[in-house]
Amino acid sequence: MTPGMARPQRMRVGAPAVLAFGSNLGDRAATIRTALDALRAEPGLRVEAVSRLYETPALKLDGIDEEAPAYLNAVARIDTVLDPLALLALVNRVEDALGRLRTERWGDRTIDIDIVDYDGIVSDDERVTLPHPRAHERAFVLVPWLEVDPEAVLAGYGRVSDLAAQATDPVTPYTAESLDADGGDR
Ligand SMILES: Nc1ncnc2c1ncn2[C@@H]1O[C@H](COP(=O)(O)OP(=O)(O)OP(=O)(O)O)[C@@H](O)[C@H]1O
Ligand SMILES: Nc1nc2c(c(=O)[nH]1)N=C(CO)CN2
Repeated sequence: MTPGMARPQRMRVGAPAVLAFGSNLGDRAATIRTALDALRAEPGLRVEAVSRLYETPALKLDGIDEEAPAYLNAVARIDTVLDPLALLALVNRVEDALGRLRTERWGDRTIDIDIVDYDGIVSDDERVTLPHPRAHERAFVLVPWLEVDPEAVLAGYGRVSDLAAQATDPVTPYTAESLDADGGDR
């Protein structure tokens, strides 16, 4: 770059969105990395930043279940030209390709990909509820989200840093580095 020239900013082409990944069956880290690679290969979105992996005890409908296999969780910030329903269809396709079975609600799974936020939109459409209706109380979403956006705000709930400070489910860093394509601890 010519000295004195400002570093070019990457142009935003679509809407900013936040995806949360969880896995508690099989090779959890490999599955989340494969899901990220599948999304990176998609023309309709760009993965901007990915958090570290965090290990978290399984949250079941009646509370934390220390007997169930623990999860790995991570969050990615993306930019996408897909609308929310098309983005959901895409993440569902990636889940299906990675062997996701849909049996029990909040049951053990090889991969779960949730749309946590899409451009701050608030919508109670049950096909795609925005923001994700339980993100505000889940440290396993809020803590990795803060890592990729320390100033993040959850539409309708406020600053993610405040929400993370109030969430009580335990999260422990599992990898030292982010899962960014050019960083990471592959
Ligand atoms: N923001 C969203 N992100 C992902 N799925 C959503 C969203 N809003 C609605 N859904 C719908 O919810 C359905 C059930 O989601 P899923 O099976 O992932 O639930 P879950 O992972 O068991 O629980 P949770 O939603 O609490 O994480 C999805 O198939 C999808 O159609
Ligand atoms: N620790 C943890 N628990 C969960 C998770 C998750 O991602 N991490 N996802 C769930 C349903 O989406 C239910 N319980």
